[in-house]
Amino acid sequence: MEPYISVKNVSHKYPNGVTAIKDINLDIHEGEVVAILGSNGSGKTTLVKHFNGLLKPTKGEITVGTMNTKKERISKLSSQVGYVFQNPNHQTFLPSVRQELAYGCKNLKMVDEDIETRVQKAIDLFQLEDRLDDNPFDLNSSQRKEVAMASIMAVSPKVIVLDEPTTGQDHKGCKRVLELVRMFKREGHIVVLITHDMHLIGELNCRTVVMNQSEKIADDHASVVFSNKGIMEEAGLQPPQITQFANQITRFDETKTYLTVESIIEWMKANKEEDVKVGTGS
Ligand SMILES: Nc1ncnc2c1ncn2[C@@H]1O[C@H](COP(=O)(O)OP(=O)(O)OP(=O)(O)O)[C@@H](O)[C@H]1O
Repeated sequence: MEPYISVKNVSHKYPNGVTAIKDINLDIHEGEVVAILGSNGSGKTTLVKHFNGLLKPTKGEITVGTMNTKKERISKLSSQVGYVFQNPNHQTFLPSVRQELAYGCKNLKMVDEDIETRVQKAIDLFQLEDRLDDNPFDLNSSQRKEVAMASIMAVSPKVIVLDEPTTGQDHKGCKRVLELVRMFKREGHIVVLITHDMHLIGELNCRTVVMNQSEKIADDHASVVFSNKGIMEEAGLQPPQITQFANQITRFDETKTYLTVESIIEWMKANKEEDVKVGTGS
C-alpha cells in the first residue's frame, strides 16, 4: 500500500542557520497512529509542521496524498492535515463555540449545507450541544482543547496532528484524549501525536518515532522502542512507570514489554501470583 504521507530525505534549516531536522525518511499509512517522541529541541514540531505546509523542506520532498507539499498551498494541505496546537488559545479566537466549530470549514469555502452537517457531526462526537453559545475563553483548558479538536474534526482532514494533547490536562482530561485518539482512528483518520506522555503512548500501544538532535533514531512499535535501552538513553527518555516496574520483575516472558497495568494483571493471572519474584532489574 502506498503511504499517505511520504517524507523523503528531508532536512530543514531555519533562516538563522539551525538545522532542525536532518535527512528524515518516514512513511505513514492509512489507519496509523504514530507518536513522535524526543527531548526538547529534537525537531519533532519542525518535522510535523511540514505535513500541512507550515514549513517547507529545505532539502528533500514530502508527499501528502497526491500533493507535493513544496508546490501546494497551505489551505489545500490543511484540508487534509489538521493541526491541533499544544495551546488551544493559539487556535480558538471566535466568540462562540458554534462559530469556532464552523471556522475551518468556512475558511475552506465549503457550502453552507455541508458545513452544517459537518459541524453537527463534531457537536455529536464531542457532546458539545450544551456549550454552543459559550465563549471558548470561558471554558476550562481541557474543554477549550476539545473545542479546538472538534473544529479540526469538522473539517475532517485525513490526518489529525495533535501537539502535546495531554499537556496541562488533569487525569480526566488525559483519559478523554486517549478516548479521542481512539475515536479518530475508528473514524478512519491517521493520527500523528507529538508527546512526552509515555503513559499515553503505552495505552495507545502504537508506532513510535524517536527524534534526537534533529535525526530520527528509532521507528518501531512502542514495545520495541521502550525496551531498547540504548535508544531510550540516547534520547533521554524513560519508559512508562509500569514498564519500568515490569522490568524489575523476574517473569516468564522476558521477551515481552509491558505497556499498561492491564497487561501486567493479565500476565499475573496467567502465571499465578506466587511465580512473581522481584529481581535486580533488566
Ligand atoms: N522558527 C525557528 N527559527 C529558528 N530555529 C528554530 C525555530 N523553531 C525551532 N527552532 C530550533 O529548531 C530546533 C528544533 O526545534 P523543534 O521545536 O522542532 O523541537 P521539538 O522537539 O518540537 O522541541 P519541544 O519539545 O521543545 O517543542 C531547536 O534547536 C529550536 O531552537
